[in-house]
Amino acid sequence: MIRFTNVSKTYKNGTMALKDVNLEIQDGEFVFIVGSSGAGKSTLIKMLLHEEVPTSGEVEVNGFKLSKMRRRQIPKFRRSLGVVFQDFRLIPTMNVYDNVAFALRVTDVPTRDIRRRVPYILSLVGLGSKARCMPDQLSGGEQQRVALARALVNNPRLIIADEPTGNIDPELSYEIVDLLNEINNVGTTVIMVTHEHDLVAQFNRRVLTLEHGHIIADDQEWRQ
Ligand SMILES: Nc1ncnc2c1ncn2[C@@H]1O[C@H](COP(=O)(O)OP(=O)(O)OP(=O)(O)O)[C@@H](O)[C@H]1O
Repeated sequence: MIRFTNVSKTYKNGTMALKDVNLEIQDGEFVFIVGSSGAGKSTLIKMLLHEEVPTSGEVEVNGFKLSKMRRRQIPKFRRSLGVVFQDFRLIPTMNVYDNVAFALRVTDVPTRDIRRRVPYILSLVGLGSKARCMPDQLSGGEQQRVALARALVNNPRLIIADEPTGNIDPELSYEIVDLLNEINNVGTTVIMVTHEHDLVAQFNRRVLTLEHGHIIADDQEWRQ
């Protein structure tokens, strides 16, 4: 579960990016986060990832109370979630297989498990035949599916996708969200930040709207 309790964030330059945010997301939910530029969406995601800490209030993610988390718990916490970014963040010198396997190698997963797990995840995202390709030989949509495979390979309870379709053609964007939808259908919690209202309207999911650091709407589905 995710819980924000009276969370505010003021950056060093005095900008108040989040103002007294209260929020609960249950395990297994799919939540879109929308809002105009500067509304606080990225700040909220940074709080979830423990990249920034609140100025006041408490954030709890997957059973970790982030303000009380010890430094040595951070790797375990990070493994409980998978992250997908707008700019894919693949390693350009590694092929598709190694980009995904890398996420397992750094956590000392045995090689035989990696050899089983990576092809399975790649076929899940529809890239079984592209394992030996380099990232620059793939379309934007395919690169984002590699990033999604990498986020999924550790079997996280939670996927956080920050504008995952921002660099992808609109017709391929639907595919990415559809994949996230399928992943959610087998039990993984999904949180996705997006600007694309048309995309949100195609999936009947919970929508949180941020404005000037406040949650101004929490709808069970999108209403224009
Ligand atoms: N590191 C920072 N230092 C100071 N101010 C920041 C910092 N990061 C964000 N801000 C400010 O905090 C506010 C919220 O920014 P945030 O990036 O969370 O918005 P956003 O909703 O993600 O916007 P976008 O859709 O443009 O990515 C903005 O006014 C922004 O200028």
